[in-house]
Amino acid sequence: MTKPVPGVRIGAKSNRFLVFGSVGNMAIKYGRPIEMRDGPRREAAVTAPPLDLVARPRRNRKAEWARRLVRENVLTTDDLIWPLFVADGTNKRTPVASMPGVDRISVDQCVRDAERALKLNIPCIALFPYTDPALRDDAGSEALNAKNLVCKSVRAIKREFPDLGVLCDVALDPFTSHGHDGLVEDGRILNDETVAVLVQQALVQAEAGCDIIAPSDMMDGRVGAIRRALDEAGFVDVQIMAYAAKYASAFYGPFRDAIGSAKALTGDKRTYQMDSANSDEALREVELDIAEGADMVLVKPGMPYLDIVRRVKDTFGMPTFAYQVSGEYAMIAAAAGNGWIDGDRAMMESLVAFKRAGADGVLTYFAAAAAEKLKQNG
Ligand SMILES: NCc1[nH]cc(CCC(=O)O)c1CC(=O)O
Ligand SMILES: [Mg+2]
Repeated sequence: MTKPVPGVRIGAKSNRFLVFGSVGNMAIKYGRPIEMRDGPRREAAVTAPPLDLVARPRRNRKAEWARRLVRENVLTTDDLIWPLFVADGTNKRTPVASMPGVDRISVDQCVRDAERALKLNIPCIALFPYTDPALRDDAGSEALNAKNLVCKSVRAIKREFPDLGVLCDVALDPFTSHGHDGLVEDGRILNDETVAVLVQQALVQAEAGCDIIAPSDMMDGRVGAIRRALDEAGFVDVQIMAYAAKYASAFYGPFRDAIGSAKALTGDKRTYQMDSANSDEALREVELDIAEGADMVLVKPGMPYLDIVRRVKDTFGMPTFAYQVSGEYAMIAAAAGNGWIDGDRAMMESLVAFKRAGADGVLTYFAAAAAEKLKQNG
């Protein structure tokens, strides 16, 4: 039995210690690499004839400074967009059970988190509402209320922190009694009729001061319709980040808990969100949204779709974003909370993976934690 080594902590809330193995009396500690040292080979416990190798890729990994020198991708706070869930009340934070570490927050707390984002140098936050179930209806009409939670939050944030970017999701699911992103008739999700409502929703959000309109509904033609309406209303500088390749995914589960649409949702979203088996189709979707006026495109979910991120970036060279969605967050947070993985390392590894895949930025519930970590590491 190996004795636990103090100071090697796994998982955010875990007090357990783990030793991965030992060589002689020297423990290999998780999280602290044993650096190679230059110099003549010491007499080793195990002997073997030297291999006749010209290339030894390990040379570039011999020490942290050497690894930093050849590192291809770097995550910075500039890459982060932080999604927040807004709810009614004052001075209120309610934990989302399926997203450990994430709260639903009242508008005043939203302003505090906006301040935290600004201090952490996070360029932009994204707002999602938990709408009072009494305000939800078939048509999602609360989406068009200029005093709804999202609009109130945008105004409050912009009043105090005009230099922080604010992104608003455009879709009806936080507002509909059936939990769908669009209008439903006879079990069908109506496309063009939904787009007409989404256009109004986008205008209401732009009017409140939103900087980036992000349609997440996957109706056909909504980007063009929203762009035209924004321009006609004088919002020529309001950007559009199109959820261009958004897949019908099981990984949205915790988000639907957070906005309270999980229980309401009847059926699934497979007639508008993409089939997870498809890749070429993502390029066609992205191409259309760019042609319709998208300034930035988004792939969602993130980690299971990194191949799509890469193809989109390589094909179009557009500002390309990925959404590390609620289920991805929940998996990492839950495993870390159980002490099964090192939460901080898994977080940073998952985020740099988006950069490696070609993403310019990531929407992630880890944004603040990752920014803290980046700050610590200076
Ligand atoms: N259109 C709503 C929307 N906007 C972002 C997400 C998911 C985000 C997440 O899971 O973190 C969803 C859920 C859905 O499409 O059902
Ligand atoms: Mg589309």
